[in-house]
Amino acid sequence: MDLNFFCKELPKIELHAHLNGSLSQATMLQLQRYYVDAGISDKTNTFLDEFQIGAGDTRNLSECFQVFSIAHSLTSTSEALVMATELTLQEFQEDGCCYIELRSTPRDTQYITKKQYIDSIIRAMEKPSINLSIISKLIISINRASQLQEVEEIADIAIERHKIHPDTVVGIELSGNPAVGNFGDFIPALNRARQSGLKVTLHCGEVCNPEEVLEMLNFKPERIGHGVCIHPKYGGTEETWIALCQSKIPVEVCLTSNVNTKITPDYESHHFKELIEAGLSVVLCTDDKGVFATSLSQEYRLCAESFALTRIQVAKLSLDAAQCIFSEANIRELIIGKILKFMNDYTS
Ligand SMILES: CNc1ncnc2c1ncn2[C@@H]1O[C@H](COP(=O)(O)O)[C@@H](O)[C@H]1O
Ligand SMILES: [Zn+2]
Repeated sequence: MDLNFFCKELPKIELHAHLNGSLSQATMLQLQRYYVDAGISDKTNTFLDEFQIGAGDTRNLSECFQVFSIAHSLTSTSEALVMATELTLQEFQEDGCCYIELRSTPRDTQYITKKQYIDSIIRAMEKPSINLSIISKLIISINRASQLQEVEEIADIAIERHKIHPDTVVGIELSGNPAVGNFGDFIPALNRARQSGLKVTLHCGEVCNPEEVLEMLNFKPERIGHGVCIHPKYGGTEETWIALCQSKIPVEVCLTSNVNTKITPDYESHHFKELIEAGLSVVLCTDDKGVFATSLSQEYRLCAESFALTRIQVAKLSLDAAQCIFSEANIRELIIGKILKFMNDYTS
């Protein structure tokens, strides 16, 4: 079976995808049309072509945070958010993804409050207007640039919405420009969320900051995102690497995101190899498939090619990902069953 086809057909699990970073050009065009048709405001001046940061682009991680405002201008109403969520879920489904934990940062916009923002995404997940078979869950994001009052407000919303929709709102996470803010300031809010039953994932080690990495690993999040600057070879220290290996915290790995933002020079020298050799759980993810012009099946293919993986090793990555989901065991069993059936059909 052709590798491209294999990676697409393999039932996959996405655990690190930012809604606004995942909007494809097609989705953004549809959103633009919606704003014009609804006569809400003129969004035709949004420069969609500046949204993508592909291979060879000269923008680095810091500059990459500027492009999100383009997507944000297209997700400012409840209808637009429902549409953005449904279309994005559909794209993941068409790419062979059977389970997704989508994440997003609630914003007050000209039209809606943070609560309405979150409720729109929940509505799209629980009662989509289109036929969707993908299982979708929500992780509520806190941006590192937020003021503490806003952080507490978002934690409150996450706790409240988790109480009402425990099967949909499954986690809370910290993201945004890693050069901004101190992790310690977010611990009280994250602790409150955790005590209410939400799982925690943290963007960790996107830039060289060993003290923060240690602080984050000490917090014992259920997963971390990226984990680039943890191994001494990539900007970490012996201490950070040992701490990660001992913690056994699963890492959401975003190959193309790391290469396109130049945190990692090329695919072959990605720390994926060190993580696997250390026996850590690795979950291949897209991060921002719209910004980085990728897809989950492409991430699997790039990984297979860069590290000379067999088809069985590739399928095993998806099985390992299933062990790291925030949902209950019955859902885990369901998706593991799907992957095993695929592997069985492939090998027989
Ligand atoms: C490239 N690496 C990254 N590192 C850290 N945070 C990132 C990110 N990529 C995206 N985000 C976070 O996700 C937001 C967009 O989606 P939402 O508006 O939440 O749906 C960005 O504004 C940023 O806070
Ligand atoms: Zn991310």
